[in-house]
Amino acid sequence: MISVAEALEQLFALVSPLETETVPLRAAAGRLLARDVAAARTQPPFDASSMDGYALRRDEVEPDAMFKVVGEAAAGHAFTGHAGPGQCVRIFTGAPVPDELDFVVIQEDVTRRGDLITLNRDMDGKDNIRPAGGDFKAGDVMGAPRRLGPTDIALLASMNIAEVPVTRRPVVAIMATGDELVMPGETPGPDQIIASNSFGLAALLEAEGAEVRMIPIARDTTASLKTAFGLAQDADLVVTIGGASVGDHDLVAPVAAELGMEQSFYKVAMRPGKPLMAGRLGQAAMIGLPGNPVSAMVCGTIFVVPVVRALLGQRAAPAQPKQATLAAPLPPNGPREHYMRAVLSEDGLTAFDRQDSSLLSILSQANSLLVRPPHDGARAMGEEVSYLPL
Ligand SMILES: Nc1nc2c(c(=O)[nH]1)N[C@H]1C(S)=C(S)[C@@H](COP(=O)(O)OP(=O)(O)OC[C@H]3O[C@@H](n4cnc5c(N)ncnc54)[C@H](O)[C@@H]3O)O[C@H]1N2
Ligand code: MOO
Repeated sequence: MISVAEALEQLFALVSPLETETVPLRAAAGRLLARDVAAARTQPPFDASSMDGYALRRDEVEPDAMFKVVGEAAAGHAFTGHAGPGQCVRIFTGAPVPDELDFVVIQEDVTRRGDLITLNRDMDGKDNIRPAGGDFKAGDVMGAPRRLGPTDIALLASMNIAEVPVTRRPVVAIMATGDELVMPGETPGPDQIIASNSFGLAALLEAEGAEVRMIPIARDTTASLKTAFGLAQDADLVVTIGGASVGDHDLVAPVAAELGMEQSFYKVAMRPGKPLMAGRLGQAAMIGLPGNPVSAMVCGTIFVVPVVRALLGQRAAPAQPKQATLAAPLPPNGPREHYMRAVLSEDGLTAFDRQDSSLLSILSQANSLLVRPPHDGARAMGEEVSYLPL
C-alpha cells in the first residue's frame, strides 16, 4: 500500500495538460485560460467624467465663481467645440472630458440660471475625472492558467477580447459497475440498489470543468466490462466505480489488465478508499474507484479532482488542508490516513460518530473532511487538526 501523497504523484505522472482551443467569450466562463491574453485597448480610452455636472478649469475654481455653459459632452458624444476661460461644458457620467478642461464639478454643487452656473461655497476639491488607462492599458496581461469566473469574463470583454484561448475540456468517462445497480428513476429488484456514485462524481467533475460521459452501467461479467471500456475508449480519463476489491465478482482490474492497462498502483493507505487503483489504458489515464459511495466521493475529491485540474493545465498539486480546532475529542487513528466526515461550526470541528463508507446521508450533512495522519494519537477537544472544506 502506498501513501495518499505517493498515489497523487503517480497519478500526476499519468497526465499532462490538454491542448488549447479558442472559444467565443460567451462560452469561456468556467474554462481554463490557456495562454496570457493582452488587452486590445486602453480603458477608459479617454479621461472620462465620473459624475453628472460641469467640466471646467481647476485653476478657475473658487467659491461663487461663475461660468458660461458653451456646450455638452455625454457618454458616446464628445464635445467638439472650444471652451475658453470662464466657460464650462455640461457633462454627464462616462463622457470624455474636453482636452482643455481638467475638473468636473457635480451639478449638486452649482446653481444654474439659463446659460450661467455659479459654484457653491462648500464644494469638495475632487476632480471627478477617471484618467485614461486608469483601469488597464493596451497590452496589459491577464495571466494563464486561470479559471475564468464571471468577473474575468467582464474584464476580457472590456479588453475587447472576443475569442478566448482555453484548455480543451477533459473528457472523463464514468463507468459504474455491478449487477446490483439500476439507474435513478428505475424500479430496483429486491436485491438491487440505485447507482449513486456516478451522479455525485459527474457533478463534482463537471464543476471542475470536465466533460463527463456517463457509460451505461457495466455488469459483473468480463463481456459487459469490455463493452463498457470500449465505450470509454476515447476519453482522456476513465473512472471506474466498484469491482475494485478482492471478491470473486471484482473484475475491473483483471479486465482492464486484459485490455492492456499498465497499472501504476493498487491500494492506498487511506480510509475510506483503500482499494483504489490507477494506471494507463491506451491514450487515457484510468482511475479505479472503490464502490462504497463515500469512498468513491472522497477519492473523487482527493484524487480525481486534482487529476482533472492537471489535465486543464492547473498546477498539479494536492488539495491544501486548512487548520481548525476540535470541538469534540477523537480516538486514536489506525494505520491509514483517515478522511472523516465532519462539521465545522463556530465551535470548531466535530467528526460524526458513524464513519462507515456506505453512509451518504452523513457525507451530505458534512461540510468538511477531517484529515488524520496514519497512527495519529487520541486528540482532545481544543487541539488543532487539518481539514478539507467540502
Ligand atoms: N475481503 C475484503 N473485502 C473488502 C475489502 C478488503 O480489503 N477485503 N475492502 C473493502 C473496502 S475498504 C471497500 S471500499 C470495498 C470496495 O469494493 P469494490 O470497489 O469492489 O466495490 P463493490 O464491491 O462493487 O461495491 C461496494 C459497495 O458499494 C456499492 N456500490 C458500488 N457501486 C456503486 C454505485 N455506482 N453507486 C452506489 N453504490 C455502489 C455496492 O453495492 C456495495 O455495497 O470492498 C470492501 N470489501
Ligand atoms: O476503502 Mo473502503 O472505503 O475503507 O470502505
